[in-house]
Amino acid sequence: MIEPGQLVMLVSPKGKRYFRVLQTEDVLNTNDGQLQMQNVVHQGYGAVVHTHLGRAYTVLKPTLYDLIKSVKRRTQIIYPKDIGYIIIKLGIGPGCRVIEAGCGSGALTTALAWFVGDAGRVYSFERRQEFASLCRENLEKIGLESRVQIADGDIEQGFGIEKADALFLDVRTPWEYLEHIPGALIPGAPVGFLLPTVNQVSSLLSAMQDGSFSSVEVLEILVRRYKPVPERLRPEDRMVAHTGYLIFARLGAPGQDDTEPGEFTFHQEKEIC
Ligand SMILES: C[S@@+](CC[C@H](N)C(=O)[O-])C[C@H]1O[C@@H](n2cnc3c(N)ncnc32)[C@H](O)[C@@H]1O
Repeated sequence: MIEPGQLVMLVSPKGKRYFRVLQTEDVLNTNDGQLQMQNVVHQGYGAVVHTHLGRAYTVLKPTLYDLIKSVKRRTQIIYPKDIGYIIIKLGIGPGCRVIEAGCGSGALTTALAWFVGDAGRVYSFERRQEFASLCRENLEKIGLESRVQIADGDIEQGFGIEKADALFLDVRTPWEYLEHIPGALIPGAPVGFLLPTVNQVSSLLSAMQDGSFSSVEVLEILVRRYKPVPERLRPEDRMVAHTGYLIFARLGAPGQDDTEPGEFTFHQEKEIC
């Protein structure tokens, strides 16, 4: 038995995934025929339910990874491997107020909304109306839209928000908007950026040398998948070699280090990952 209102993932015989916020009276129209949600409610997670044409669908509780993979995309999205680290570095959790731009298709927005919970808030900015609408649709499909406030607008005018807990920018020229960050966040808040090329990272680092940021970190995350064959365990032939560079820092945080303005503290701590 699954409580109505819960999000379920229905997997077709060919692996196609459908996401639904369960309503007992609903009917899902698929290429394999109609699925009565009433059956899904009664059968529960892990069960197999059948369409009126007799095709078997598996009922699963979706993970955040499933949701991000299913985001309908018309922009480049941030990958789960990067999102995981972003969430940890920005300290996103229940009750957080977090700012992001641009929301694009909404992959990162989905994760932020998932983690801030009902008590938190995601303030997403997107200058292209069609992407703002797409992001909204993607969130509505999985029932997370009430946690996100999407502004169809350019961040060149600032964020219009005060005392947020964290900020992430996934825009081409983030250095143009740094001046708006201090007024939008609590002192010492964590901030992050994703950029695809080293040239952009250099431009951002140069702009960050005004003393407003500390504890700057630049990294990239590589995931190497293995073929899960016990007797011939070896890496996949191909891998995603590059998605983007991640840049993290703390806003201001005076007194945390003895860094001269224009010079960053690079932590020499033993690596833990
Ligand atoms: C790569 S996409 C973001 C993808 C998104 N983070 C995700 O995970 O799905 C970059 C987006 O930033 C938007 N953008 C770029 N500059 C902007 C600005 N100054 N203000 C608001 N949005 C901006 C673009 O329109 C684009 O949709």
